[in-house]
Amino acid sequence: MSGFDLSGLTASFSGKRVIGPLSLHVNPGDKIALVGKSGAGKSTLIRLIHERVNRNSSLIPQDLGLVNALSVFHNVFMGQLDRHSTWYNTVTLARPFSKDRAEVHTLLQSLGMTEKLWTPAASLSGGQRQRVAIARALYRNAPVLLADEPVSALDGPMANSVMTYLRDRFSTSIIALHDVELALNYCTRIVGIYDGQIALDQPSENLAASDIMSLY
Ligand SMILES: Nc1ncnc2c1ncn2[C@@H]1O[C@H](COP(=O)(O)OP(=O)(O)OP(=O)(O)O)[C@@H](O)[C@H]1O
Repeated sequence: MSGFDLSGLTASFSGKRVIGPLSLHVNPGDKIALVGKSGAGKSTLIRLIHERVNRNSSLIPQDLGLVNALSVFHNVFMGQLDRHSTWYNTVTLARPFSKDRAEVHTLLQSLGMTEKLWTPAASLSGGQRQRVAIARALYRNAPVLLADEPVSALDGPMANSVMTYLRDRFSTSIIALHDVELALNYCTRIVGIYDGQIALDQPSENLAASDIMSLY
């Protein structure tokens, strides 16, 4: 997918405008960090962007969107549900194909979670649940990653290794991040949100953490 233009993005709750109207031009290869204080509108903006680029994106929402009763395998497999027939998906629910088992296993290996392949999502820790949502996005393998605080429940080394992985696997990404150092280290462009508007839009290389702190 080449770059895309998003314009007229707005969102309101109970008549109160929380986003926009705003426009964002995303260049192919952009790795954008959305930063800003809690309540600024980052999650809402990720949701709005997802509505526009839906099928071309891999989404990691803040609430992760896992199905608790299903195994880790099946939650990851959901990343490609819309690419298979109903027949294929139904058979997979009962007896996954070996090709898919192998592919999901390899992804989980890179996230240190192979031993949980058949564990129901309900029995996982917060960090494990987050890694399942990450694996689902990787399995979907769409051209654009949209992620909302994707490593907030991971320890430092794991967070860094997952951010490296996401940076290498997705050519274009928009990631909401509270951690300013992660944003500067793993993203090429920083978009700061303040009161539902873009208050900062700069290449990461032009910024220091202190420049971003004015948004908080
Ligand atoms: N479902 C909802 N109903 C009512 N208000 C909402 C809803 N979702 C978000 N809001 C409001 O919209 C504003 C932006 O919220 P949003 O979750 O997008 O912020 P955020 O920057 O992602 O915050 P955080 O960093 O805490 O996740 C907030 O004032 C929030 O209270």
